[in-house]
Amino acid sequence: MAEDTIAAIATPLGEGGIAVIRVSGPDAVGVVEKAFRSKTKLSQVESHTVQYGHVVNPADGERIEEALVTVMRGPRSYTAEDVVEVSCHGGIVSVKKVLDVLLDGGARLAEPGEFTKRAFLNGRIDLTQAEAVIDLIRSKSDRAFSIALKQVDGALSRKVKSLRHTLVETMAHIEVNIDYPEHDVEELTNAFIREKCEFALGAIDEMLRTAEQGKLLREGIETAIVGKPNVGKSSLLNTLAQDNRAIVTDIPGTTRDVIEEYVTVGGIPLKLLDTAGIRETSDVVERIGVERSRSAIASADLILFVVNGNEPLSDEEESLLEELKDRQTILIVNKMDLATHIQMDALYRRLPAERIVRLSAKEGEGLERLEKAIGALFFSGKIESGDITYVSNVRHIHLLKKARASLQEAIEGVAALMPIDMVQIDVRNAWEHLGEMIGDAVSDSLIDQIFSQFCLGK
Ligand SMILES: Nc1nc2c(c(=O)[nH]1)N(C=O)[C@@H](CNc1ccc(C(=O)N[C@@H](CCC(=O)O)C(=O)O)cc1)CN2
Ligand SMILES: Nc1nc2c(ncn2[C@@H]2O[C@H](COP(=O)(O)OP(=O)(O)OP(=O)(O)O)[C@@H](O)[C@H]2O)c(=O)[nH]1
Ligand SMILES: [Mg+2]
Repeated sequence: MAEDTIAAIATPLGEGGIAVIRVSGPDAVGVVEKAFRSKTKLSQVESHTVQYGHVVNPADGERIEEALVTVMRGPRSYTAEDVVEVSCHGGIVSVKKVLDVLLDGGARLAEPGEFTKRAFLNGRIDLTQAEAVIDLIRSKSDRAFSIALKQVDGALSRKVKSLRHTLVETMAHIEVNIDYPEHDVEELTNAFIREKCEFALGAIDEMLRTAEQGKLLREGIETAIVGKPNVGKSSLLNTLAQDNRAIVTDIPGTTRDVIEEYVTVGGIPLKLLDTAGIRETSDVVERIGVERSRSAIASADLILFVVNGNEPLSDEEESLLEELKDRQTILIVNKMDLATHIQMDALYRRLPAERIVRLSAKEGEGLERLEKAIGALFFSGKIESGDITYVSNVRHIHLLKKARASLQEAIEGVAALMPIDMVQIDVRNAWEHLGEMIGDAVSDSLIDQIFSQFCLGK
């Protein structure tokens, strides 16, 4: 347990209805009590109760703020230490004054993430849960949020712990064999190790399979809307965002720069990039825009190639289609509310039907077909929900791959009848890599690095 008591403003700085200052540590109650006047002294109140009162300057009793104070005694608290929260009126001056009086009273200003770090160091949560707290704060879609919430709740930890348990059993079995080496036991042991390692390997493979999807669901699929001018790219962005985010006019070359917007289409988060219409142009500004469209295409996970169904495909569009058809591209035949003058059958010969979507961005028609097409392209038609635990953190993916490689070596070692203590080393390595995921025996510098990504007061 930490010896000092920390304090920080836990809510965003600026004007707001209420602001919260959080204090944690062995002297949390004492520090706040010195500067708080209420009917019942804080040291006498029951845990998890709220008191009304005033924050005062302890030197002269002068009132600084009206506040509500919550006392949560450790170990049943966010940090597992005594935690006291002061809710005051949400203004910059008020919050600063209250924090100052608490710092004068013996608290130290917390570092970013220090509350959550203490929850980890005190064993209330493990590293995957702490990391999920950052994901929770940063999530930009419902889906990303619920993945993170599940991880905060310990779903991933439980999986990793159960795999480690399997490996510990395996190591125990090997240990017995090293101590009492008899031939018949050895054969049995080999079969046992093999089975356990293969089981663990399969489970890791399954977790890694969710990794790519997890990343997309968490960060959003980077989606470039491209096409020649005036086909309705900005209209599509606006329709999907349900907002007039981008300027729409009937003048070709309206959009000059890349416009970004986060949207959710059928539960899938997209980071949409509306781009300048691609064409040869002598306008300097527009030409830079076209270059940016090109680089958006290069880095996108998904390309929505928009054409106008009301006119035939131009030569430029023909060649763009050729260029994009081997990428993750969906061809959007827009303006279906108007007469069709594009050659649909020619398009169907060039792209599979599930990658061609007819819609009207203006009328908002056909959007559910786009949802389906995106779902099919990225999640084989179904986004798994419910039971599945998505692994989406690069640190976790890296460690799972290392654990996988060690298990592979153990299995090969068994097959090659390697000395059993050599196999033991591989199994132990796998166990250690998995341990690093949940924060068993990780270095202080890694811990500092992880928690420094947090906001102040978290
Ligand atoms: N005011 C306030 N709101 C908040 C938080 C907070 O710290 N303060 N949280 C923080 O980010 C989140 C809630 N997270 C929390 C997680 C665990 C505990 C806690 O006290 N856990 C105890 C169990 C308490 C009980 O069961 O009664 C424990 O695990 O022992 C508190 C908050 C979101 N809202
Ligand atoms: N009838 C019809 N008109 C549309 C549709 N979508 C867009 N438009 C019209 O087409 C014109 C161009 O739309 P924009 O969304 O600005 O096209 P853009 O592709 O972003 O054009 P640039 O930014 O110039 O590259 C506007 O007049 C829109 O109202 C549609 O589905 N049906
Ligand atoms: Mg536009």
